[in-house]
Amino acid sequence: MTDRNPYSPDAPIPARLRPAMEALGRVGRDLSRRIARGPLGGQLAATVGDNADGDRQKALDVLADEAFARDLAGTGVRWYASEEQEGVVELDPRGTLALAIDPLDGSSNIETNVSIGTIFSIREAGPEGEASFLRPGHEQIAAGYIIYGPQCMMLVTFGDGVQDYILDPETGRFTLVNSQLTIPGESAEFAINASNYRHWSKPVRAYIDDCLAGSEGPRAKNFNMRWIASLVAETHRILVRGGLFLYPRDDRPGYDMGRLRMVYECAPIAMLVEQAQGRATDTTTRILDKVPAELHARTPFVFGSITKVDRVTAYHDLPEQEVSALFGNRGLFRV
Ligand SMILES: O=P(O)(O)OC[C@H]1O[C@](O)(COP(=O)(O)O)[C@@H](O)[C@@H]1O
Ligand SMILES: [Mg+2]
Ligand SMILES: [Mg+2]
Repeated sequence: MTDRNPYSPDAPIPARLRPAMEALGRVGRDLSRRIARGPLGGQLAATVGDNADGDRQKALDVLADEAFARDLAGTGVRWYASEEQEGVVELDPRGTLALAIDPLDGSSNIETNVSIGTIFSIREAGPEGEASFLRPGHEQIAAGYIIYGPQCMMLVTFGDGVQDYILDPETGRFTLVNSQLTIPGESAEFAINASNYRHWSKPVRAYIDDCLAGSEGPRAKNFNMRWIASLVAETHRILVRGGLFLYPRDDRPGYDMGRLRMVYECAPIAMLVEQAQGRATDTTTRILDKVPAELHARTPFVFGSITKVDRVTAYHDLPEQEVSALFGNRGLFRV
C-alpha cells in the first residue's frame, strides 16, 4: 500500500516524466484516502484565507498544494505554478520541466461528498519561470487529472491518446483500464451554470434556448442538463459519456473572460479532450492555440464532442442581426 511506484507495472509512462508522474500519483493516492475520511481527518472544507485570484482557500486546497510541491521536488520539475500560489516557484534549478497544477478543483464541493479533483499540465521548462507557462497549450507534453470520486481515477495524455487508470484500493496502485479512451460522439447532455442565463451573450442564450426547446424546437430533440460545479467531474462524465461543457464569458463583474483559468484548468483539459477525439474552444478559437497573458489568466471554455462544440461556434459566427433574428426564427439551425 505504500509503494513508491503508484502505478501498475504495465503503465506506459515516458521514462523522462516517470519521477514527476510517480509523485503526482503518490500524492493523489494520499489525498484520496484523506478525502475518503472526510471530517474524520480534520476540517478539510474550512476556509483558511484567499488565494492570489481572490478565491476563498479551503484547508484542503492548501494542504494539497503543499503536498504536491513537496513531493515534486527532485523529480525533474524546475518550475511549479499553482492556483494556490501567486507566482511561479523554482523547485529545482537543474530540472527541465515546468508543471502547472490546480491542486484541488471543485473546492466548493468538499463538504458535500461530491467528486473533486486535481488537474495538472507539464511543459518544457524555459530559463524564466512565468514565461515557461505563458505559451500556447499545444506545447504541453503531458496533461491530466485525478478524480476523487466513488472511484479514484487518473486520466492522462502524453500526446498519444488518453490513458485511463483506476486506483485499486486493494493494491494502492493506479491500474490501467484503457490506453486509448475516446469521447462518444452521441449524447443529449450539456453542462452549464444556468443561473447565469441573464448575464450571457446572445449567441450562448440562443444556443441554450434551442436545447431547452427540445423536441418542439429547431433541434427537434430533447436534452438533459447537468452542472456539478466541479470541472474535473464534468470532464470525466463527458470523456466517458459524451456531451458538451460551457463556461462562457458573461456580464457579471469579473467574468468578462469567464471563470476558469487557462494555465492549470483549461489548457490541460483541452489537451485531454483533443487527445480523446473531442474539441475545446473559447467559444470561437481553439484553446490550445491561445497564449495566456498572465499566470492566472481566465478564458471562456467550451468543450466536448466535435459536432457540439462546432455548433456553439456557428452561433457565435453569425452576424449580430442574425443572432437577434434567431430569437424569432428558430428554424435556422434545424438539422
Ligand atoms: O460556481 P460556478 O460559477 O458554477 O463555478 C464552478 C466552477 O468553478 C470551479 O470550481 C473552479 O475550480 P476551483 O475549485 O479550483 O477554484 C470549477 O471546477 C467549476 O467548473
Ligand atoms: Mg479548479
Ligand atoms: Mg482549485
